[in-house]
Amino acid sequence: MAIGRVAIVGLGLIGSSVARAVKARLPGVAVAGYDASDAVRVEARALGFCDAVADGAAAAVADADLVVLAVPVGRMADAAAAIAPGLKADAIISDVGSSKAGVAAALAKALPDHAVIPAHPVAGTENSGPAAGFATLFDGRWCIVTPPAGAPQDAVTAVTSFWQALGARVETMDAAHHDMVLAVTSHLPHLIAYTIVGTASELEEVTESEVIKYSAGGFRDFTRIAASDPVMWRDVFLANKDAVLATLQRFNEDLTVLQQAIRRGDGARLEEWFTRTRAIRRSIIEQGQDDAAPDFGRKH
Ligand SMILES: NC(=O)C1=CN([C@@H]2O[C@H](COP(=O)(O)OP(=O)(O)OC[C@H]3O[C@@H](n4cnc5c(N)ncnc54)[C@H](O)[C@@H]3O)[C@@H](O)[C@H]2O)C=CC1
Ligand SMILES: O=C(O)C(=O)Cc1ccc(O)cc1
Repeated sequence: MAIGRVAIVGLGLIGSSVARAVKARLPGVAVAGYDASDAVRVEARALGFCDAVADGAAAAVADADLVVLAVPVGRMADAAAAIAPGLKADAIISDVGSSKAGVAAALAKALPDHAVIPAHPVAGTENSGPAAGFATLFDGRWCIVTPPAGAPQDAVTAVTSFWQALGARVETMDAAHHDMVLAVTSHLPHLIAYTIVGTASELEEVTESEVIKYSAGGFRDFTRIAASDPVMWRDVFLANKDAVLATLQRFNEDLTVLQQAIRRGDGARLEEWFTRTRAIRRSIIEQGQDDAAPDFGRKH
């Protein structure tokens, strides 16, 4: 199925990056956009990464072959309901949400007569809004496509080809499996960062120490993650509640093991643990998947 017109709903970091990447990589494809925020629509028009920015969701998706919903996961159902009256019968609907099972169910419910092929580009930064996006965001990064059972194969192929054209490597998996994997690799790390930065700032108030002023590199990395969008991450934790809570349970148990080793002076246990985690980091770098490249997230 050839995609000649794409509509993007939600023109923040990810929506605007998709639009920019389409313009850069698929120059023949027309891009229409819509955002619920008046200010974002004004900014998007000024930045010019869409061919047209509509004032309504249904108007934006008219004639689109592919619609990409790029709103917070808690807003996907509203966004799907708003585009429904404007969709072509054969339009494919996708999204970029960070959690998938709940979003897939909401989209299928709102758009029962359309091919809905959810996706998650595992690429982003701590920034948000239309000015934060950039065309190369998806280069060499994974995009996980989670087709529901019985999804039309031509629509799955179209979404896969779309993300590959934007530079991503595509993997297909079940939505529930996606949510378990991402709970470990993305959602829990964000929760830990939000926790540690909050704890450090409270400690600073209590002790009047200079925790933040003299923070070492590790803490600075956490502050970058903890600067991520509050609304987006509120929605991710509410949407992926079960997988996050299961992962958090395991994390708490492991933290208790380390706590015990420190209290007991069990240096061998600590060293063995840290040696294992160092090997994991090295194998990630060897596979060429080092997200901590020096300029990652600082391109704009
Ligand atoms: N920030 C990141 O690094 C990544 C985010 N994602 C996912 O991408 C989606 C978008 O996130 P960002 O672009 O980072 O957020 P953002 O905050 O930069 O942009 C979201 C935009 O959606 C708009 N919006 C909210 N409700 C709407 C509605 N009903 N209709 C139309 N527009 C609406 C907002 O006004 C805002 O401009 C989220 O689902 C998030 O989980 C996926 C990968 C990475
Ligand atoms: O900025 C970072 O380090 C990220 O982890 C970005 C990110 C945030 C959410 C996603 O669903 C995928 C990637």
